[in-house]
Amino acid sequence: MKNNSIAVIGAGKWGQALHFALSQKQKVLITSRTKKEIENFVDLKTALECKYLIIAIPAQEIRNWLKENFVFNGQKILVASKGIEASSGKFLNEIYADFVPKKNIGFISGPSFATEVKQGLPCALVINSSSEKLFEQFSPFFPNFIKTYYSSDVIGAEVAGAYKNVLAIASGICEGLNLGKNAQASLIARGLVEMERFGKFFGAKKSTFLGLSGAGDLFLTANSTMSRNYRVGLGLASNKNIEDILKELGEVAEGIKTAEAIYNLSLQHNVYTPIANEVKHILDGKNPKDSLKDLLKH
Ligand SMILES: NC(=O)c1ccc[n+]([C@@H]2O[C@H](COP(=O)([O-])OP(=O)(O)OC[C@H]3O[C@@H](n4cnc5c(N)ncnc54)[C@H](O)[C@@H]3O)[C@@H](O)[C@H]2O)c1
Ligand SMILES: O=P(O)(O)OC[C@H](O)CO
Repeated sequence: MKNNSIAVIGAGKWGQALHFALSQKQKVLITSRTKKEIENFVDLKTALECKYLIIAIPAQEIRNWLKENFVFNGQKILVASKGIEASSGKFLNEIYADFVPKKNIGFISGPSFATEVKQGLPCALVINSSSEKLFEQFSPFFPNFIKTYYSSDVIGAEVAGAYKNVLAIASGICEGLNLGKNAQASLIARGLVEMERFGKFFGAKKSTFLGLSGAGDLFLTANSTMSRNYRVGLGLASNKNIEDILKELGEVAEGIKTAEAIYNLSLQHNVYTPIANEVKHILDGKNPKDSLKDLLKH
């Protein structure tokens, strides 16, 4: 394993943006299931031989991908995905724990549209890990237009990054139904309270929800058509079915499966998650206007 060798696994929108950003300072390899015309594209075996890995594949695919492809040989890993596994209700750090020791893994969070990162626009990200050393090792790889912060609140960052995708769907629905800016601000603010309540149940710190990982990423995603999840919400508000919305999108919208995961976890643990629950019901076919009535009930 060569010192400082680094690879991105997953060449979707976020994987390519991170590859672009980190390539400003050193050579960075990249790999994906299908070969792509990107500089320094390599096969998976070569990528797995690197000392540092950034894994940017959708949350629902991670367990199988790890089972089928991953061999741990001491690599340091940054997980770039945001979501909760719907089939099990497991957080990504729990899934990775079966394959990678805790001190070798970190999770990226914070407001970061791939399109803007790929243009070299400034942004701030958090590297969340039980090991501050891991943060210190990864941080120098990032270019000068990305500021990195450290947090040990892995579960807080994970809940925030996953939950905001569900709230972005809700916010897109709000916009699509022309409910007004008062309604949208109320939804986002109550959404923040809701995600903090949910996170607290699983041991997250309140401060995480007030910073980049929580409010930062929520305000970004729930206010912009650059968000895939927000666009899913717009589609649902105009009565499109989810298959057509996804076909049009052509990329992953993690909030769909994460809504299901949060719904099931909230039932199991009796945590109050009204907005996420309504998103789940709308995805299952409930009329968004009926959801609105239910959310407004005293
Ligand atoms: N796009 C963004 O702005 C952004 C920013 C931050 C975090 N994220 C997160 O990063 C993750 C990836 O998002 P994206 O924007 O790159 O999505 P994308 O749809 O653009 O790309 C997903 C990539 O994963 C690969 N993939 C899918 N299934 C796979 C499997 N079974 N095995 C291996 N590879 C597989 C696809 O080939 C594709 O390269 C998501 O969890 C997303 O929430 C995205
Ligand atoms: O396009 P979205 O909705 O997947 O959001 C992308 C990022 O998570 C924003 O930080």
